Amino acid sequence: MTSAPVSRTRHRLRVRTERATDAGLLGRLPAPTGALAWVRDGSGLVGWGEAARFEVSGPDRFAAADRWWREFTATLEVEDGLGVPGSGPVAFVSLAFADRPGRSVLVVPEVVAGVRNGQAWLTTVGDGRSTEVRPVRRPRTVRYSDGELSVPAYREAVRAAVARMRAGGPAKVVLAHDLLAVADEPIDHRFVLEGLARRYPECWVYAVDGLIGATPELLLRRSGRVVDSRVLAGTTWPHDGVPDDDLAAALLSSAKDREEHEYAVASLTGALRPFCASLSVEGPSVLRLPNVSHLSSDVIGTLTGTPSLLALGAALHPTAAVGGTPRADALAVIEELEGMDRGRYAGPVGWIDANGDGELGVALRCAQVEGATARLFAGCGLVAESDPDSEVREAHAKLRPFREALEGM
Ligand SMILES: C=C(O[C@@H]1C=C(C(=O)O)C=C[C@H]1O)C(=O)O
Repeated sequence: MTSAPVSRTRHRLRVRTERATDAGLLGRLPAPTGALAWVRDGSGLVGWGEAARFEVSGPDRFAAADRWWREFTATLEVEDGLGVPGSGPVAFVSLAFADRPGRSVLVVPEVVAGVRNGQAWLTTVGDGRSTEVRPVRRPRTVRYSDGELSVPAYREAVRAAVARMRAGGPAKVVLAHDLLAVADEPIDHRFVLEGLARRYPECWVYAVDGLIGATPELLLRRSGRVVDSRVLAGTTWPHDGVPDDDLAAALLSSAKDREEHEYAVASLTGALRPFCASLSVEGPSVLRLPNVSHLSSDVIGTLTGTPSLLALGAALHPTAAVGGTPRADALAVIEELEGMDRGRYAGPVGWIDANGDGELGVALRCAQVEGATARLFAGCGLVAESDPDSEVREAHAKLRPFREALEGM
């Protein structure tokens, strides 16, 4: 199902980008909800207000979103003195993980603040109405309860998936579970975003239509003809008293983790190569975060043509980092054994501009926030050698960033 574009104005919208001083990004978000963000270590984009929105669901969601964005941007009157990726018209994007169910969203803010390579700008769409600035609030209490898939049910699903793989099923399957958090009052998106950004400067901190998180994984960035991606798969986490260097060395030499990683890199490069004149992979190395460490590979390519970022995303998603290998078999096992609606968790999240450039991360380490409730997600890649108890602990470690940000730890 494709919904009609919703635009709040009938006449030609005017978009204007001007240079600005770098006054920070997340700290400028004026309101507790409706935050739009894609920020890594002080650079990126934040937006607020809503000039237009497009919602879509189904297997055609990437193409429908791409089409809507082209048609929408063609109607705009743009004045952009900067001409860098992210200046001019921008839409924040968050696409559903699965073909069904799931709702994908594009939001065009009324105001965008951007910082790139030390250069700052402000973009206004329409009259860019000023919004009343409200103080950031922290929750006083947070209570947790089971989501659609409890921890015991998740352990059982992992056990069943591993049995399938040992019996000749898919080589890799990624299974996730959820956790509900309820605060004593509506959650202030900015409080969570700032907590995530403070603890995870290596991650892309994002917010689109209530999906809030800090992801270390980049599905794809397009800047003109250059594309790059950061593929993660294979994880360890702090174990009692084991020095970090020893954990990293064990991860690098773990055959199980390298196998998981190899599937993820192969799925990304296999889907991207047909679009590229050149493509190279660097890795794996170990990416260390406060809660977990991952095997990480950086992929960089040069495009032969000019497919938009959304068109490329359609070919890449879901990689074996969040789906599995072979893709269709793994998705069937996920649907059967996980059985929950992932919503936009593990889908592409980020932003696009009018030239088809932008950044799409993999929506990990996140929650869907609605009022006082947050639905947190975490998953793990499984291969035939995976151990259910260990995967439950890994998922627990991956839930930590959002929990700690929400609790203000
Ligand atoms: C699925 C998640 O993470 C993915 C799975 C990983 C793994 O299994 O080692 C590592 C990074 C991500 O690609 C998640 O964080 O929910």
